[in-house]
Amino acid sequence: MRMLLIHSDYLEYEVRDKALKNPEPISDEQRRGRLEEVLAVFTSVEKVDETNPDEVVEKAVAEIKDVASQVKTNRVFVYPFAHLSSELARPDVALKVLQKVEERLKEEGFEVKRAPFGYYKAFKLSCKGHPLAELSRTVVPSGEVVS
Ligand SMILES: NCC(=O)N[C@H]1[C@@H](O)[C@H](n2cnc3c(N)ncnc32)O[C@@H]1CO
Repeated sequence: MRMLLIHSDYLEYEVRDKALKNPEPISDEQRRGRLEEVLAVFTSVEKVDETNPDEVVEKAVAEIKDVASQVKTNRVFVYPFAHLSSELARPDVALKVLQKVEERLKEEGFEVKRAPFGYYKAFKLSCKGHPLAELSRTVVPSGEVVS
């Protein structure tokens, strides 16, 4: 899993067209979303993650918690983003991984939104620009190598 973490004044999105034949079913309310003072986590779930999705969820949550504590925010925006890797996991696996990351972050006490999966989306982002505002992290199941 590859993550681009952007500490932001805000992130907002609006769903546009389907990007998959069967995108995640969403309510009208989920067609738009916005969070302020947020750690935006743009995430590509990778083929290698399919060998142990549960483990890669825990590793990703640990990394997000670490960065969130460094930038002093309790809000996280999980954003599916298929552009950080050339070896993507199947959509059904990727969606489950991202849903689990959202669930685990909430269990850890974070305020979390997750952008809808399988759509093209317009988005606006205001990066704060401090030294820790733009970070990337890669996590893989144990025993796997980062390509
Ligand atoms: N910017 C728009 C977009 O990325 N749309 C992506 C994601 O929402 C989602 N998606 C599919 N596979 C994956 C994956 N392995 N990891 C993350 N998201 C995925 O499906 C869309 C088409 O690839």
